[in-house]
Amino acid sequence: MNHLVVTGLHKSFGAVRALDGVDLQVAAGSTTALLGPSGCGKTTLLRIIAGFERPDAGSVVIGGEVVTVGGTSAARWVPPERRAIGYVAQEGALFPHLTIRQNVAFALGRKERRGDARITELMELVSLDLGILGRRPHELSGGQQQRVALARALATRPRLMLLDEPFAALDAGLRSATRDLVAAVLAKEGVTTVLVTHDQEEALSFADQVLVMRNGQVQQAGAPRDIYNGPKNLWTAGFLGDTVQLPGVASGSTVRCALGALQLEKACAAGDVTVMIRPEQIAVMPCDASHPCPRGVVAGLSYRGHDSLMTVKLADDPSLTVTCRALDHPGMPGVGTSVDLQVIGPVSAYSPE
Ligand SMILES: Nc1ncnc2c1ncn2[C@@H]1O[C@H](COP(=O)(O)OP(=O)(O)OP(=O)(O)O)[C@@H](O)[C@H]1O
Repeated sequence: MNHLVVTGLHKSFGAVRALDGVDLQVAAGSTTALLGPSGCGKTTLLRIIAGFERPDAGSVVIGGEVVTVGGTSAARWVPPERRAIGYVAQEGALFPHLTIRQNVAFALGRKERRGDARITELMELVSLDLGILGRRPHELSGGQQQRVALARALATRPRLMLLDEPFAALDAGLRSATRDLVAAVLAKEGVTTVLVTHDQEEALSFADQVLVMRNGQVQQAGAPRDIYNGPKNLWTAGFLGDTVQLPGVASGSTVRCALGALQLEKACAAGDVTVMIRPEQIAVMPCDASHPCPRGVVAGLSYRGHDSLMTVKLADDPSLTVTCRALDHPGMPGVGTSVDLQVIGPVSAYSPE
């Protein structure tokens, strides 16, 4: 059952159309990431769900209760403090002059008390040592502060958790560790969650559903694997990750291009298309004359730490190059080496617009 249902949201700020007919459904207990480039309307959508902003048109329903109806005629409005929502912002927004215990007690609506069972339970939930309860926020690391912010937001058992880029200010290592812990806590508590992020990896790893937004509209919504492997258009494909794009001709469930006849993820209209392949789908192998397959010459290597992006110029058509993701090891083919190429798994194809 959908716990959050957003229908037909429109919102303009003067001449800027921030939201242009946005629909969103979030299943109870699941996590949705709102992903898109800067200015696409993610924060405006989150703020309307929270009740910090009113839409020009459209509605928001949380747990079956209509909390927002936009427009002047049928307007309905439940103020933010009566929506039973937890909200964590980028910087956590803890009260700097209060101790951690006082910060959490404030959210619970009671005076601080040593040994408060609910505060102990919340600190344990977010894996924080009870020894920090007497400290003030500036005496904690950024990751610890975000965990306190989550504990505080969970204190009143919200029916919906809204996370507005809560990991953006953390450095890379702390960021993924904090993200994993927050995801585990939210799953354990079964809280329906909406996360705003402009980080593709974060959206794909954190959420059950990803909503890709552009210019105030939803480009595509779906499970992370589905949208990464089967993006609706080339813009979404490129926004979600690296792409290899080649001209091709589609027919039925296959497409023919410089890398051979390839299986399509989804059938598309027959004829000229642009084929989209993810670099990690292209396996690079030593040349083997007994296995005829597309061949190329390594033209460049770009070291990325965990792997390298290898540029290969195709032997049959040197005007075409493809990039492959290769595990970096001493035996990997160097620049100038001839290699065989094989595409693994289905690919996507798009007719000219
Ligand atoms: N209060 C406001 N007044 C005027 N314009 C606004 C206001 N809030 C948002 N906007 C504009 O609406 C558009 C959408 O903004 P929004 O903050 O929702 O985007 P975003 O996707 O969250 O961007 P970012 O990732 O940079 O935070 C932008 O063009 C922004 O400048």
